[in-house]
Amino acid sequence: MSAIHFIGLGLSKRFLTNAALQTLRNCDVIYFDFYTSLSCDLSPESLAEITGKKVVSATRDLLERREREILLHLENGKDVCIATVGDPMIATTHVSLFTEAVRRGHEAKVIPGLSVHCYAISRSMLSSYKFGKSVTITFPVSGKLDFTPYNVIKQNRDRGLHTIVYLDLKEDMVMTAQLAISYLLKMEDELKERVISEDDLVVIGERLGCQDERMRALRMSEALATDFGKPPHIIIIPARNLYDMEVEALKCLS
Ligand SMILES: C[S@@+](CC[C@H](N)C(=O)[O-])C[C@H]1O[C@@H](n2cnc3c(N)ncnc32)[C@H](O)[C@@H]1O
Repeated sequence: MSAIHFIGLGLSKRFLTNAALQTLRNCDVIYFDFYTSLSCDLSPESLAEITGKKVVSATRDLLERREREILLHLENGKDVCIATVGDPMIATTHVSLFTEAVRRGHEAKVIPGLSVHCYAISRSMLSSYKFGKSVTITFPVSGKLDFTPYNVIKQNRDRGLHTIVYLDLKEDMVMTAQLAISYLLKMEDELKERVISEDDLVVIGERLGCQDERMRALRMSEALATDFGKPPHIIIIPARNLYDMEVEALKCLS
């Protein structure tokens, strides 16, 4: 029986755990999930250097539509590692590969990694008990915006909850926080349900886990006019009924 390991690498090299490294070094085949997240210094090349092993770049097509190629390694008695920036099971799509490996009688394990989800909550200092459903803003398809993020933010705000907003990542395009804010304001312009206002506070995380990371709380109107530098970026839309301590905490972000 072979084993498949889903390994969280954390957000950058300095968040790689011993558990992740030891498991990677014992794997016969290492895939680097190249499409569910981005890091300032983790790449197939840097992982090959750290582990001393060959690392294969895995596209969405390979991990989601050509699973059979990966499963074949297991059938051939090899242990496989799928390495993901952040955590392998938070805001990613690897569960079906896990369950399929188990269905075929292989061992499957998860080594959690520091996720941008936890990192952003911690750095924002907003109450972790007050986060609702998270959501992703996607690029328009044929010029049409998907309004799901607007509706999720509305549901969370109606319940006094904060929203974590991930930004779309394509193989050739990465959404910036500035563009995402402009999409949210466009949605408000169209639906007019008073979910988003230019005066609202928004929290933006830039390149979290990297040397030049930043976490700032700004008004929407200021965010719209700000260049946040290189992605990845993440957005938190805070609830409108902030605790006093949360208001003070946001003032300390810079
Ligand atoms: C689909 S999520 C994947 C999250 C990943 N599985 C994890 O646990 O960290 C990817 C999105 O999270 C955000 N993100 C990921 N890493 C980030 C970072 N270091 N700084 C800011 N945002 C980040 C970006 O919006 C990016 O497009």
